[in-house]
Amino acid sequence: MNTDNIFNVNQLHEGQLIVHMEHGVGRYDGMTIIETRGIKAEYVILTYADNDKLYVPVYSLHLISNYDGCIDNVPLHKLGSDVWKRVRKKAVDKVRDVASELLDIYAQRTIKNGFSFSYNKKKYQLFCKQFPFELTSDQCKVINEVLSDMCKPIAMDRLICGDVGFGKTEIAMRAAFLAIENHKQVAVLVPTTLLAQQHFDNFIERFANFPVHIEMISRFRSTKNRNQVLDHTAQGKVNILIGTHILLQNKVKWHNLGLLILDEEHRFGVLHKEHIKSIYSNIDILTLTATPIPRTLNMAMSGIRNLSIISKPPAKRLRIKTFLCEYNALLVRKAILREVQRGGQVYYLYNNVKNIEKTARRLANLVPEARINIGHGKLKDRDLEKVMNDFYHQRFNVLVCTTIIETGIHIANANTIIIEQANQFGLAQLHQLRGRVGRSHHQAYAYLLTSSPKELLSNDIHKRLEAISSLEELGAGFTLAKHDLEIRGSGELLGSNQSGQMKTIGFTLYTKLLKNAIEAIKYGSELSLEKITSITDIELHLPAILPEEYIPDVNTRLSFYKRLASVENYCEIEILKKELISRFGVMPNEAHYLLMITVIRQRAQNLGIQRIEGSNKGGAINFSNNHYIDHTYIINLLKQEPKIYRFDGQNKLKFICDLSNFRTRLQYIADLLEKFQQHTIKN
Ligand SMILES: Nc1ncnc2c1ncn2[C@@H]1O[C@H](COP(=O)(O)OP(=O)(O)OP(=O)(O)O)[C@@H](O)[C@H]1O
Repeated sequence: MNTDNIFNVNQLHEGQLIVHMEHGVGRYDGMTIIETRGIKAEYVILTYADNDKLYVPVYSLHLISNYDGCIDNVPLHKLGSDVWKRVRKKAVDKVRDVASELLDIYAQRTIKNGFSFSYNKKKYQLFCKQFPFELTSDQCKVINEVLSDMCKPIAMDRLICGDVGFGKTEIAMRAAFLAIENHKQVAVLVPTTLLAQQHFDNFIERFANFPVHIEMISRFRSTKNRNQVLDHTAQGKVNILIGTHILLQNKVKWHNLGLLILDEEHRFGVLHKEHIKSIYSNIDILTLTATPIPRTLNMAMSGIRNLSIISKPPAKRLRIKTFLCEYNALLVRKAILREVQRGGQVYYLYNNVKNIEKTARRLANLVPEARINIGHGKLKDRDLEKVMNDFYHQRFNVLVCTTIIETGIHIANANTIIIEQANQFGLAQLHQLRGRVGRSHHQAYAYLLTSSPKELLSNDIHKRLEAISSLEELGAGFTLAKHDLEIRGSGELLGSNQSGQMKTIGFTLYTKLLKNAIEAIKYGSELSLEKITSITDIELHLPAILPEEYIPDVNTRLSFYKRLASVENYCEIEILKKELISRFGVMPNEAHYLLMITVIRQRAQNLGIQRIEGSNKGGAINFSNNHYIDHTYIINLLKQEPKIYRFDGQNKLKFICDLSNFRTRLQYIADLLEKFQQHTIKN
């Protein structure tokens, strides 16, 4: 998964903090074009301590990333000082430890053989036909990934990231069906009683035409009922058991558990998750989340955990219109009236149980046309269950509630949510709350209210609320996870001692180093910073740039430069070329040269070439000590063409020929690299 898409550098604004792999934390101050001996080149300007400037050539943008370390007023590093190198070294040492820890977890699960499920296509198709909607392409893809994991003899540990309302539940249903078909029991673990009740209703409805015994245990059920359910579960009479943290208690015994579905993972603590891993270490685990926490994202991005993404909403889904403003009675009345008059329902979120009755009365006076009721976690179990049931069956249309509705609650007819004191909530929480509406094809509305302008103006709160109201587009869960990280602190990455490192070098760079560390350990080599930072230096004395006349917007140019600097193969360059042509038309020569140099750099890097020079009368190639080109081939080249090639010292091959035409110069070097490519000694 290309993490740049999530934390890419092209969403930069001047003054934003950047971290450069070699020089540390600086400030992005735009881009500039510098002309040297008639040749234009574009640079990113970074400002460091004492207002020192660093001009980063656009082909080295893979060395810079957002600084999202979440330390306010972090000092800029001083160019040339070794402070950054010490900080980076400490982080790299820690990253190595974390990488081996992650790989241990991964290895343990890989070693522990899991059950290999087999599926009866006819019965499975029968189950699929009962789904009332057409699956989105993402849902199809993710379902196939899950089923294929379950059919492997390795314990599945897959994370499904899909924004609120994007249809994650159906994926869980199909996985559950396959497990039951294989005579395995299914545990569905959810964070709240309401969600347990909702999942219970959903599963009962979804499996109505199949002989499946489904039960739920939560505080909504009597002790007698709970004990009876646990007995039946231990005897294997229950196929699917849905519950809250109660499922993690030792008194829960299974006859033949095969699949654990963990819904809204971000609502469980680290201890819960470690406990789950210790109890269920070799069964298949399917985790669903809408707002992945950094640790989850991190594990997935470093390849430790299989990740599936549902990035597209179901058809006809409209983005939720979000309004951020001060509390205003008239606005509240209008919002509620509009919803109830179109036959819809409203969540009115007031997260203070002590005064919630008073608030409900205030609303009843404000909107006498509405039928209002109250729901919160302090109600007696059966009262809360009745309130939610009545709301679901539209016996009233305004639910004044606390955050108990936060995760997963699905009432398709509720399409307005009004949140008082919105400034009290985190981003992920606001996103989850907002996701309670707009779960069908109706236009939904979210009002984030604060009680006074001062709250609205406080920097952190304002950023948070701005982030959520600006991110109306569907699928914003990932972005918010990052915003939450930036605004509310480094969060739990891999335990508190790691978040310290993340703060000093930034989450993006930390993740990049971690990914490299894991690759290195997997392939038995060392995490080498040299490998990450080294880049073949190419000086061909020709213009390689995206001219302003071609792409006027500086951020768009930056985005393309960054993507070019991060390409990993020739196909990616071709894709970028097609995108440039389709968006901006025929490429000018300078852009052609830029792409050709990128190809040359990519090839040279893979061959272990340190530097390539080219000019009107020829050029030179500097090999690194451990380059991959067959020495015999190079010697033969010198023998066959003594007028063109000669060695200049131990590692420098010079070539003399007429390269005054830019295209000829580029093609000559590309051809020479192609010949080297055919004569490598890579083992
Ligand atoms: N392909 C689809 N087309 C139309 N509607 C769908 C589709 N898939 C699911 N839905 C419906 O969308 C609504 C939300 O689905 P679901 O509850 O699975 O979302 P979710 O991803 O679990 O959301 P949350 O993260 O809030 O729990 C449900 O009514 C579901 O039936």
